[in-house]
Amino acid sequence: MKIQTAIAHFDEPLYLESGRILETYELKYEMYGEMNETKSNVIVVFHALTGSYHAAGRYEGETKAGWWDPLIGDGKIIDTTHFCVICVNILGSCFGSTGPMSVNVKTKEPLRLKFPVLTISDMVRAQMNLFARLGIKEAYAIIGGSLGGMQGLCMSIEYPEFAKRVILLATTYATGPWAIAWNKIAIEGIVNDPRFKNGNYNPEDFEEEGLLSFAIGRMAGHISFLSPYSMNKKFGRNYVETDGLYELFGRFQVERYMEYNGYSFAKRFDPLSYLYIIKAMNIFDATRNYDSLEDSIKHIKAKLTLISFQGDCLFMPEEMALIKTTLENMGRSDRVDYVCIDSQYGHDAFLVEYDKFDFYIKKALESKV
Ligand SMILES: CC(=O)SCCNC(=O)CCNC(=O)[C@H](O)C(C)(C)COP(=O)(O)OP(=O)(O)OC[C@H]1O[C@@H](n2cnc3c(N)ncnc32)[C@H](O)[C@@H]1OP(=O)(O)O
Ligand SMILES: N[C@@H](CCO)C(=O)O
Repeated sequence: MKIQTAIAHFDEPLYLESGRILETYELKYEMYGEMNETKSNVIVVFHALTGSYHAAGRYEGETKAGWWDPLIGDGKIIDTTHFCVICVNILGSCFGSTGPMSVNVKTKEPLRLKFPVLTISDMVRAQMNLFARLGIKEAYAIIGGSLGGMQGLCMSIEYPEFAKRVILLATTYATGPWAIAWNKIAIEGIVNDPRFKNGNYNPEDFEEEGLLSFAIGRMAGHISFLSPYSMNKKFGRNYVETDGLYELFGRFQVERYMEYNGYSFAKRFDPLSYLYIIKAMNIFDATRNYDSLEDSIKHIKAKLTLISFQGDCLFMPEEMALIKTTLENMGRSDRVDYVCIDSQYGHDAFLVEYDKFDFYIKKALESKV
């Protein structure tokens, strides 16, 4: 599989939904496979909260492949011998695109809290500018899970001509209080950690040890990505063999797991980026500029494939089912396929239980629209 990684620099300002302006910005992206002559074989894949442009393949020396590698590649469900897949690191993130720690060209200092609040719509508009620059007028399909699904939904409403097939997984049309509440734990953790210094930290200080209360906030987030069932299946009541049962800080395996995933995450992800991205997630509401959900999704021209997961307790299946029933009530049932996957893994099932849902992606990609 041919992999190309690049950074696109934009000197034209990006006018944000908030009224603020990003004077210049950069987007880092990766492409798998090759575009055909007419550029009609492009599939856009959007990443979720902490993902990056690196959706597939494995670089030399890398321990793990890209985050959707089981699905993207030569001969895989998203077959790169036929399609050219593009994944762009979202604005606000910390993997090469412009974000809060990017340097202000005038002051030569990181923007930090001066970085503007972004919306999903802003992230999508920036990506549309990239696609225009690459000469991609229309995508064969767009696909995304979680925050990536929000981008896909937003794109299908705001740029209805861009893609004829839109596949959304484990997402919602508006972030609910349950998800916002989980994110609040991370916000409080980050801003109240003395090492955060109101955003004036030196990122190098976190290489050895990340912000401790960011790690704790992420542990909470991590619980919301799983489910009681998957925790039980993974760990049961197993205890760490080398820890004593009567030691106060002796740990169950699930505790060791939370420690590992919380602390390692806080070392590798920028806390300001996390704040900006969860802000964009929290304020995502596809109905905000419309009278109702119906008024918003009536703009969609694509065929939607909605894939929810039974055990997802972050973005509940009912939330995606409502998009389906709303379209049906509008007499547009031919434009939507909805499936609720029999899965108890939790929200992150879209990153794990590929064999349970890859068939629906295949079907959507093969559909004549
Ligand atoms: C969506 C995007 O766009 S990409 C973002 C995806 N990445 C993330 O969410 C980052 C966090 N990662 C994860 O949550 C998971 O690795 C997933 C969801 C990607 C995959 O889930 P699973 O395959 O079920 O992995 P699992 O939850 O078992 O293991 C996660 C880590 O915990 C470790 N672990 C498992 N059990 C234990 C334990 N008892 N004690 C300590 N560590 C443990 C694993 O070794 C693994 O470590 P690694 O990430 O260094 O390889
Ligand atoms: N666990 C994934 C998906 C969350 O929606 C992440 O952290 O990006």
